[in-house]
Amino acid sequence: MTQDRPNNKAARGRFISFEGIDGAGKSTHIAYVAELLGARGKTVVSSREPGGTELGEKLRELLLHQKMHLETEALLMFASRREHIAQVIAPALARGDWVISDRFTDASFAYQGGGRGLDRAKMEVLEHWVHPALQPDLTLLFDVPLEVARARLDATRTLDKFEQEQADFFAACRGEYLRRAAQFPSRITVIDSTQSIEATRARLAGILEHLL
Ligand SMILES: Nc1ncnc2c1ncn2[C@@H]1O[C@H](COP(=O)(O)OP(=O)(O)O)[C@@H](O)[C@H]1O
Ligand SMILES: Cc1cn([C@H]2C[C@H](O)[C@@H](COP(=O)(O)OP(=O)(O)O)O2)c(=O)[nH]c1=O
Repeated sequence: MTQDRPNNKAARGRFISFEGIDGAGKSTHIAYVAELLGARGKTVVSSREPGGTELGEKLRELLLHQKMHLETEALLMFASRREHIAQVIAPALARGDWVISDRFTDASFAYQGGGRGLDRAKMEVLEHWVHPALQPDLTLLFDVPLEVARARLDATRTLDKFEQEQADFFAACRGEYLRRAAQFPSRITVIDSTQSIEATRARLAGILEHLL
């Protein structure tokens, strides 16, 4: 038995989510954060939403490529999340591992709420149903103007259903992300993702130091 593991039970791990509009640069930095935490002796579980489980990846395929009613979309996002929490996030945190997730519930508020206009109260019902007692310990919100995100996307890949949306959709998503960052300032840290990749890494290292 060690001092920080009383009764042989691991201390709860930490949960970090990555957010931002498509093309903001969050995927670019996830591997770096995983490496940084690993170098500090943490066991890291790296995952994503929608997805992260066998069922969740099937739901992701539908969500990213099939047109559906807005409420169906929101419900499937939270169905994927429910499975992800049950199978991946909660067990990992209980083991003492660190979980980093490419998106979590802030993305539903930003995309289905802000972008598509689903009533925020409905989203809050789903949030309280699916994870009444769980929130990320830290959310890194990669923020860039729409033109920067669009230019980065256009330069790199074939666009999925969300990425094909127009500028006003992403403006509303970004607005909702920033509104939530103002509402939950102790959880959500806004990263100016117009900076170079090196400068962003340095900022991330500084932020993570506080959690370690
Ligand atoms: N700070 C940055 N400066 C310049 N290009 C970047 C920066 N961050 C990411 N990129 C590039 O932008 C593109 C989209 O980044 P990505 O991390 O996939 O975005 P997201 O996961 O947020 O959709 C990639 O080609 C990536 O190399
Ligand atoms: C988790 C989540 C994602 N999304 C959307 C945002 C993204 O456009 C898409 C997939 O996210 P992401 O994995 O960031 O896409 P990519 O791998 O192409 O970078 O799903 C929602 O609309 N609501 C949600 O709750």
